[in-house]
Amino acid sequence: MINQVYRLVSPRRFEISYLDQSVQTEDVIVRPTYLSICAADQRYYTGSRGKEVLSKKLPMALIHEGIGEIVYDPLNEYPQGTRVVMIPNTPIEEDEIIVENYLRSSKFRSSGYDGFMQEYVFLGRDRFIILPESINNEIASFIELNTVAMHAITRFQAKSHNRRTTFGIWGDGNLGYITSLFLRKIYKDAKIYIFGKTPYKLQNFSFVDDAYLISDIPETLTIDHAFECVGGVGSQYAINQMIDYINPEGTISLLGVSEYPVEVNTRMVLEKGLTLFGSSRSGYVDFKKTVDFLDQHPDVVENLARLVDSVNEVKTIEDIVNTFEKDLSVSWGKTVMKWNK
Ligand SMILES: NC(=O)C1=CN([C@@H]2O[C@H](COP(=O)(O)OP(=O)(O)OC[C@H]3O[C@@H](n4cnc5c(N)ncnc54)[C@H](OP(=O)(O)O)[C@@H]3O)[C@@H](O)[C@H]2O)C=CC1
Ligand SMILES: O=C(CO)[C@H](O)[C@H](O)COP(=O)(O)O
Ligand SMILES: [Zn+2]
Repeated sequence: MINQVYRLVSPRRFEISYLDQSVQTEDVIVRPTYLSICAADQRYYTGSRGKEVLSKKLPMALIHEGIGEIVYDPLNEYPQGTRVVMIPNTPIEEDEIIVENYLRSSKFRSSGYDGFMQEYVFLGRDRFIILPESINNEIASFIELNTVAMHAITRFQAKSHNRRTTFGIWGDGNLGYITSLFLRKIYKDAKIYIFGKTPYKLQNFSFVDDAYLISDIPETLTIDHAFECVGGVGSQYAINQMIDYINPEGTISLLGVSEYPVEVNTRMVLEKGLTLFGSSRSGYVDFKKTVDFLDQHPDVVENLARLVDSVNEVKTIEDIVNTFEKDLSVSWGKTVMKWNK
């Protein structure tokens, strides 16, 4: 069958490619319905990844956060119209130690491999999770970002000591919001502190114990463990501030993506015996865990609604460009596309 794929060909320019894709596989065919823009997509759209990376990765369909409806299952296991969240990581091998999202051979959609901006997405039979009714389309569109937070918290649990009484999350944006919200739910008795730059953004974090401007942190404050959800140039300042405020032997979970290497105060990392570890993307187990978690906690889903900034009907390439531009112009929340292709 002929599939229309909406690819970024150069910064701010999309074109349609017509691909002849075989239906003689066990793949399930999904029609995307609601998609959400990630900071990583914007780095490709605006060209901030730099010429060398762009020349290797483009043309490429963007978007790795999204849901859809099954239109065809060759094995007749799933009825037409089944609502699913799509998993962007596509492993091509298994390893008994390394999880799928860290295998260098895995393909990740919208990072060198076509993302979800397509008329139909062909998914392996373990590359989706059926959605419960408790999660609406708009919120479900960015479940992938939730799975990244869930994955990082799971890794934190495996790598940290057991004193988990105070958490500091740096980054008053989408990922910081979701990570704080999940930690709040999982560690009910712990103190959860959010650290950011903008008072009106911090006001959204109504479920935390305290919100601090990074220019105004009490000197006596300490935290057991920290999560960095900043990325870019700001992550250097954030990481070094975490190192200053964290208690000895704490863990610092790094999630923000930086284009350039950042300088870290390793002397204090050594003196305090800190553990710094990175977390990137997620896999099937994280999607399953996250969907179950959201289904079991309707109050968490309710809080996620605060992250939906706008829902934009997309029918044409002009709509796609307008939606990406709109996303660049807002400073809070997620830009969702109602994908009518
Ligand atoms: N590891 C992974 O798999 C994933 C990583 N990411 C990455 O995580 C990062 C955050 O993503 P997202 O939340 O969507 O982006 P946002 O832009 O929504 O959030 C980042 C926030 O951090 C704030 N900030 C800047 N400097 C500091 C600082 N020193 N201390 C505290 N806060 C600061 C920013 O404020 P201001 O805008 O005013 O500068 C902004 O509000 C990005 O780099 C993104 O690419 C995202 C998804 C998955
Ligand atoms: O957003 C992400 C996962 O949700 C990752 O940060 C993103 O995949 C990084 O990819 P790239 O190297 O292409 O920026
Ligand atoms: Zn992302």
